[in-house]
Amino acid sequence: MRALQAEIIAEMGVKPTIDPAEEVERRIQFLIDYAAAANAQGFVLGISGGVDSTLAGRMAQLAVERMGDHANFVGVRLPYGVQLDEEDAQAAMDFVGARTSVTINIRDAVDGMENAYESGLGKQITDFNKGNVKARSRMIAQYAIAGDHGLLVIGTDHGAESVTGFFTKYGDGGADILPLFGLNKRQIRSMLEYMGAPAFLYEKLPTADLLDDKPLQADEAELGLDYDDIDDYLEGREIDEEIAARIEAIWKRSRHKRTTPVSILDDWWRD
Ligand SMILES: Nc1ncnc2c1ncn2[C@@H]1O[C@H](COP(=O)(O)OP(=O)(O)OC[C@H]2O[C@@H]([n+]3cccc(C(=O)O)c3)[C@H](O)[C@@H]2O)[C@@H](O)[C@H]1O
Ligand SMILES: Nc1ncnc2c1ncn2[C@@H]1O[C@H](COP(=O)(O)OP(=O)(O)OP(=O)(O)O)[C@@H](O)[C@H]1O
Ligand SMILES: [Mg+2]
Repeated sequence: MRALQAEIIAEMGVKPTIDPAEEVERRIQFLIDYAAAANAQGFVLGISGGVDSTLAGRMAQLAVERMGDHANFVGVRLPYGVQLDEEDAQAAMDFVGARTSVTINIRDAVDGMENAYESGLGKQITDFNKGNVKARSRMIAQYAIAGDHGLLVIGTDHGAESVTGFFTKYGDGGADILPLFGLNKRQIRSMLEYMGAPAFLYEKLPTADLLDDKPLQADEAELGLDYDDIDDYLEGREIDEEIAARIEAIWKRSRHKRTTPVSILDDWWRD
């Protein structure tokens, strides 16, 4: 294995193989134990219809069921206007079975910022940066619910996204607890399958779905990398040298997203 590959795998905590039953149990227990330590009443999580939030959401619901009647899990739909794959999102909500289900449409908030930006700068925000405003608006909505109800915000970051920094800083990257960390994408799918999710949900093509111009754009198209290659890399397998080098370059470029804001006391950025 490449030396840097071993270092990155250690940072991401991904195992070459997992027992889905064991991983589900361990992560539900982590949610329960941390909520107790934080004196929190439960959790809130945006449910998009994608693979990651379906798994994290189902585990959160099972966690609060074990925590007792006082505990709550709020599954929140956060569409921007009308989401193209709303049917999948509703199927995910059904599978997750959250104690409390709510919807906050982020359209007014995002369009409000888009208009304010245009007034302030005299030009339109780009579709790409508006996409990040959508992700950050979802973070704001989840923290509003958490603050009102004594809950923790769940984030869905995991090895296969963290390694490339494929998340919005302080958007979907802004959360309190990460029950999927240490997994790659195929392990997440296998855990959802083990939990009895319908195949069309665990086989669903990953999408950030942040762009007005390209709804449901596949993550793999934007990243220029396949999750299969990222997953293989994180399992310590030999992959094409050029692809491995690209993963390592993007890992290095995105280090600032995996740490607290750089200060004068830090030196990780010097090499
Ligand atoms: N070296 C450095 N040290 C410290 N800070 C640095 C920095 N370089 C940039 N920055 C800061 O970081 C900002 C860029 O980061 P950020 O704002 O996150 O923006 P950026 O990484 O450019 O874009 C976010 C990416 O994540 C993807 N995404 C977002 C949300 C969800 C999902 C999903 O899979 O669902 C995917 C999205 O499609 C896009 O490709 C810069 O504007 C700057 O403020
Ligand atoms: N339309 C949405 N409604 C509610 N939550 C959303 C929405 N879009 C994104 N999110 C939140 O942001 C997180 C990050 O999105 P991301 O696309 O990485 O995960 P996912 O949609 O759950 O799975 P996948 O990566 O397979 O698409 C989601 O897990 C979810 O919590
Ligand atoms: Mg998604």
